[in-house]
This record gives sequence, C-alpha cells and structure tokens, in this order.
Amino acid sequence: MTEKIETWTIRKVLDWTKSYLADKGVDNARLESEWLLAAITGHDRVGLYVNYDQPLTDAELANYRSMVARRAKREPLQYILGTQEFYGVEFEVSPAVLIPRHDTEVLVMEALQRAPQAKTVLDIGVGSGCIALALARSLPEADVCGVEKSPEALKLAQRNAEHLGVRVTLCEGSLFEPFLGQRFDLVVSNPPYIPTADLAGLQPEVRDYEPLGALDGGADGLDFYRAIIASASQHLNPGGWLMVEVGIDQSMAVRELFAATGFTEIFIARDPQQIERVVGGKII
Ligand SMILES: C[S@@+](CC[C@H](N)C(=O)[O-])C[C@H]1O[C@@H](n2cnc3c(N)ncnc32)[C@H](O)[C@@H]1O
Repeated sequence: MTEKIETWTIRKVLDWTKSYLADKGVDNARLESEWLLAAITGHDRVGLYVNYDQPLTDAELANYRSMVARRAKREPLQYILGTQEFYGVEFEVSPAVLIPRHDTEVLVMEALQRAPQAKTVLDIGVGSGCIALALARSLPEADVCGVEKSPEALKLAQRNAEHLGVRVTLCEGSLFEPFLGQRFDLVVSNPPYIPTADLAGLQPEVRDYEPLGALDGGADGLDFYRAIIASASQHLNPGGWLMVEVGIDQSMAVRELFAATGFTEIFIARDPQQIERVVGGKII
C-alpha cells in the first residue's frame, strides 16, 4: 500500500496562507504571506513567482508554519521578520521598540531641508534609532545625540548604529535630563502621543505588541509636547530648530504650544496621506 504524501508547493502554500491570514483579519494577507515565505526560502518575491511549483522542504514548512501562526495572532510582520526599512535603510526591530513608520520620514526630510547646517542634533525617544541614524547618515559633519528611557530600546538602537557604521551618542534617560547645560542646533522627537483612553481601541498589532511606553501620551496625548517644548529654549542654540511628529488632529494644539513658548517660523508639514504630521519652530 502506498501512502499519498501531500506536496506543498510555493503556489499552494501562498494560496492557503492568503485566505487563512485574511480570515484572521490581516490586511494585505497575500503580500504578507509572500514576505514571510521569501524570508524562509531565501527567494525574493519575484523568485517566488518564478519557482511557483517548487515544493518546500520539511524544515521550510515547519519554520513557515510557526511564522504564520504568530502572524495569525496579529503579531506584526516586522517583529516576526526582525527588520523594517526606514529612509532607505534596513533597521533591526524587536518588541522593545516601536516599528519605524514611513510617515516619520517627513520629520527627517523637514529637518534636513530646514536645518541642513545643524552641527549638533538631539533626538528625544530614539526607539530603534531610525530618526537619529537617518539624520546622522545625511549630516556626516554633525554630532548627533539621542536619548531613550527604555534600556532595551537603547541597546537595539546601539546595535543598529554599529551595524550601519554610524557614529552617534546614545544615552539612557528622560527627555533632556542627560544633556543638562547642553545646547543643540536641532532637536527632533517622535514622542508617545496616543491619548491614554484611545489605547484600547488601537489595532491588535499595535495595542498588543508595540511597547506601551512608546505609545501613551497621557490623558490628551500632549504630555510629551508640553514637557519638550517647555524645556526646549534651555537646550537650543539661538536660531535652533525644534521639530516634532504629531498624531492626527494634534497639529493645532501643538502649534499653539510652540507659539505660546516664543518660537518663530512655526510650520506644519503633511505626510504623503496629506495628514498634518510634523510641527516645528525656531528659537530666536
Ligand atoms: C513613538 S516612539 C518613537 C521611536 C522612534 N524615534 C521612531 O520614530 O520610530 C517614542 C520613544 O520614546 C521613548 N520614551 C518614552 N518616554 C521617554 C522619556 N521620558 N524620555 C526619553 N524617551 C522616552 C519610548 O521608549 C519610545 O522608544
């Protein structure tokens, strides 16, 4: 008697995973299935199509199954794969850090456009290091510092800096605390800005997996803006810029905080979805 062994080809695996993950509420289930399988097989996405009828080995199937099971529980794809691209560079990510968002690239672009001569830069809340390292790569003459409250996040940012061969000074601490008496030409931050009451309604990928300390911005989401803006004048050189990422519908409130604290040339920049995403201003 011969036993019929089922053959799982790339095509069959992708078709099955697409409907399985879609049933679990995953957006872009087909594309995500391809990224997971690409990581397992070593093919790029075109390679998967070219090798559609290639059967997976038992080891590949076992690894793939465990990744798909994690994604079905709504763990973010980036934590499963361990990387996220930001500003043209691959960053290591882990549940210790917020996954870098492409919307945050607007903050990097505004900083480079408005403060290209900055010689001293501080990023508050470095997380994976994406903003600080993107700025350091684009401003090789500048001394770029970063501060982060979470020791695990700081370690990961340090690893990203080493991996990318970028020289930055990263310190553990809260806001400006490690930089007492120090002034910068440019201060940037993408602080936690979700109002506490909104946290429970976030999508599971964010609510259940991303670090709470990277999300919770206090009762109205503005706690970090108040604290950063209030201390900024003691840490900016004359003519220095402060630029922050903001959440949806926060730009006007943050703009008022800048104006009330004596900033000039206050601007608001939009992300590619036309959402007001960055607020900035200059100290005289
Ligand atoms: C929204 S995440 C941004 C991370 C990264 N800069 C990015 O854009 O992807 C905010 C970061 O600020 C850190 N953080 C929270 N409170 C802080 C504080 N008081 N001082 C410094 N960093 C803080 C969090 O741990 C988190 O890594």
